[in-house]
Amino acid sequence: MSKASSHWQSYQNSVTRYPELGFSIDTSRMDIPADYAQKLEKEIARAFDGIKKIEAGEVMNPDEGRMVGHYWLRNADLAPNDEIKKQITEPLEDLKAFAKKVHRGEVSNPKGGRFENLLIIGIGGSALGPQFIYEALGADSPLKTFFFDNTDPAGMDATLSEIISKTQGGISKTLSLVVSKSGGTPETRNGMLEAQAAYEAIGLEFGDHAVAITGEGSKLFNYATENSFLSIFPMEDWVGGRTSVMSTVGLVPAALQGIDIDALLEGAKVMDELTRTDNASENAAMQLALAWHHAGNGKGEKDMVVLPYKDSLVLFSKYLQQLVMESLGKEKDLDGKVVHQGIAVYGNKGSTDQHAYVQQLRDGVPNFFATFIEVRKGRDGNSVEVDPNTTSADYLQGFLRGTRTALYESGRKSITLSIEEVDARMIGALIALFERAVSHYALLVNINAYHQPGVEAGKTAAGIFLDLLQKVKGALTDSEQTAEQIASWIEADTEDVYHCLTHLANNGTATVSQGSTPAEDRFKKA
Ligand SMILES: O=P(O)(O)OC[C@H]1O[C@](O)(CO)[C@@H](O)[C@@H]1O
Repeated sequence: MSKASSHWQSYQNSVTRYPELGFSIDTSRMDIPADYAQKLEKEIARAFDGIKKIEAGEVMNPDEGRMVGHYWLRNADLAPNDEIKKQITEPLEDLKAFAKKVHRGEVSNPKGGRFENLLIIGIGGSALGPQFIYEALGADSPLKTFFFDNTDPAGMDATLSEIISKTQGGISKTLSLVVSKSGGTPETRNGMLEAQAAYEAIGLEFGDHAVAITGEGSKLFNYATENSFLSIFPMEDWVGGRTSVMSTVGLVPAALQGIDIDALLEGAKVMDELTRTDNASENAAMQLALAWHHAGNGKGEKDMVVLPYKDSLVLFSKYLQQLVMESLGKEKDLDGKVVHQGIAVYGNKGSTDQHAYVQQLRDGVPNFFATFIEVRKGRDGNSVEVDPNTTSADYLQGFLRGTRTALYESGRKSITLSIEEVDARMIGALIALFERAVSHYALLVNINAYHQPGVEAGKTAAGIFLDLLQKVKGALTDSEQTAEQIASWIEADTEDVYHCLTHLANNGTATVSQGSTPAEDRFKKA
């Protein structure tokens, strides 16, 4: 058999097509042995059984004692009881009605006129989904959208000055959406207070311009109530942050941006249905999970490089980075055994990345597999010819196929997902596909995909640093002292004290006389 025809055959054997979605997944360039699924028969059965339990409402996040309900969000009939069904359908109606009122100017800024801008304040799962969706589908949004997704003051200043200088109506015509499931995330709290200060600086009440999305009774919920926010949309306990894009977290912004949220939910629902089959070879989500498993030896030994060949999908890898890494990056399995699981995810877009890091992918350390996303339709309308009979879309397709071949020739594996075009239905389907692949993979390797104990360690340490910073501030005097002197005075670690002092010296609270080593640097009150 010729090399070409052997590829043709393996493509036929490895492609799963869903014509109802205009979607296919091709794992032929992953070189998965034909008997791989058979060898993992037990694990695959556990995964299919596990996802049924998830959808049935069993407590599948045992550490947090929570149900895992994101699959109900696009099909409320799946919800395990009427109360949960109502928690899905009622906010959906409310948020659609709210978006209509904003668009019609019935909910408007007190100075008159419609809201023109949207400032979304959130982090992690409370920002990445809305960012991805806005980039992918928000081109015609009636509200120009901005994000505070960090506690970086310079970043927030830059965003505010863009709102002030480059939009209609500036801050006064900006609707702020504060998004936090827990309602206690410091970055989001800080972003909210910074935004509030910007409104107040021009004599406006923050509450007249603000909406919260949060769990009932959270700190943010109480703050929004006390400050008479325009509205509070609920976020439920059984939806995790990184799988919240089809809850109020993603749907409130999307509806405000005029995105077809029914199509988004419908695409996810159809993908859920198609990947509910226990036939692994027809189940695109299981195909994806098995490809990850084979590539990384079930231990995440290979990173996943996500390469969508479409500018509007540029944030997909960033979105998937949280979904996959926060879900799968775990120290222990469900039996308490130390496993250090995970799959590292990075990427940007093709063909742009071909002129950046693809050199290493082709020739360097072979520690990854690629996931190409092919969008079959180049653009709406006519194309100019950039060469005789050749369009830019032809080039884009050529670069994708060429890179895939070049990688394979040097032993680098890849998955190719093909979609017809980037629209709300397809984005819903893609999100659902990866959510289900993550569920499957976690069940294959026996881990809890729905908690994030590792994140807490950093938060706790940051709290300790902030407490120390206050003590160091209090220990500064009008005469110069070294870090060691202050550390011994307040009985703290000298290196930690030194970093507090350099921070204070760079932010106007202290001054420093630089010595030739950190130990010789001398600090006093500014
Ligand atoms: O929506 P919240 O509660 O502000 O949390 C934001 C993010 O913080 C985390 O809890 C931990 O980083 C994420 O899982 C979550 O998406």
